[in-house]
Amino acid sequence: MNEMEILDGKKVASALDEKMTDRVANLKKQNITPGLAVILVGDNKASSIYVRNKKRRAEKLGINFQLIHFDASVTENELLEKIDQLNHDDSIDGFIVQLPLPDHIDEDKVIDAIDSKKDVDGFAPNNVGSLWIGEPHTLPATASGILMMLDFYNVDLDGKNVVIIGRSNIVGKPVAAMMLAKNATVTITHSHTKNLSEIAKRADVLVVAIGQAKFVNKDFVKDGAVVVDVGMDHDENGKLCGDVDFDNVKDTVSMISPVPGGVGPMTITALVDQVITLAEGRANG
Ligand SMILES: Nc1nc2c(c(=O)[nH]1)N[C@@H](CN(C=O)c1ccc(C(=O)N[C@@H](CCC(=O)O)C(=O)O)cc1)CN2
Repeated sequence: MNEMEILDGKKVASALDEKMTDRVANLKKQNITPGLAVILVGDNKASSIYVRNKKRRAEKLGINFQLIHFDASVTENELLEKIDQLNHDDSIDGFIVQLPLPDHIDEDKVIDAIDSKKDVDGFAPNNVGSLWIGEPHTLPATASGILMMLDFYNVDLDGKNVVIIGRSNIVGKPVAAMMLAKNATVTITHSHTKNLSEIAKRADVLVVAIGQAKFVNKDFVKDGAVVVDVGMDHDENGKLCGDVDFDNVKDTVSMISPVPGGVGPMTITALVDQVITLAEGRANG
């Protein structure tokens, strides 16, 4: 049996908070306060909680936080107008539109309208392209948070076999690009992949982001593998769980991120880190 280590996102987040607080203090000495805005549309309960957590975290670090909260009935044009204002607001280093959006709003159009220089979600096509050519400007927060967490635990990706289950623009694809840049050998798998468990079982590092509760069990996991669970699902009792059956794989893995308390807290860390980096860019002209 392996000695298993938990990839503790809360612990990493609070360790990194110290450094970020210092960076903000340095900026303030130069009369620069990092600014983050979040556009929230409607009253989706989970989104409201995530935005509240972003606000708390940003303010704790000394970042100026602006919440723009629209009713669910906001028109696409009203939203685009607000985005245009934020694109031109010099006090805002970066902003995001909290997803999901109501059905009557075209998500792609909204993301396209965000100035890629201020796109701290890293979702704008320019930023996606820059990431894939190895010259990233901003990075999707969840993917970036995963790499920050692996780095904290000294997981070296160079030459490792990484298998990613899930090909979303928010997680699977950016994680692949970022791990490729760290010289990993990356395989992206998805719902049409044949012999999925066989491929997953070759992974030194397995990243699971498919949105199906407890989908991955020990048939998918090589002995000693590092498993990163990006799922946010609910089990048969309505309890929050991940895409990985934690209890089933815990004696097989060398490291695993739990849900909750793994990747989730790192998402906000990566977002605020990126806002501070943009403000540092502003300070350096
Ligand atoms: N514009 C964006 N919208 C959304 C993103 C995003 O990165 N950009 N990601 C998700 C939501 N999200 C941040 O926005 C997020 C999700 C989960 C967590 C988190 O800390 N999860 C906890 C569990 C929380 C719970 O108990 O419900 C954990 O895993 O420990 C943070 C941020 C969709 N929208």
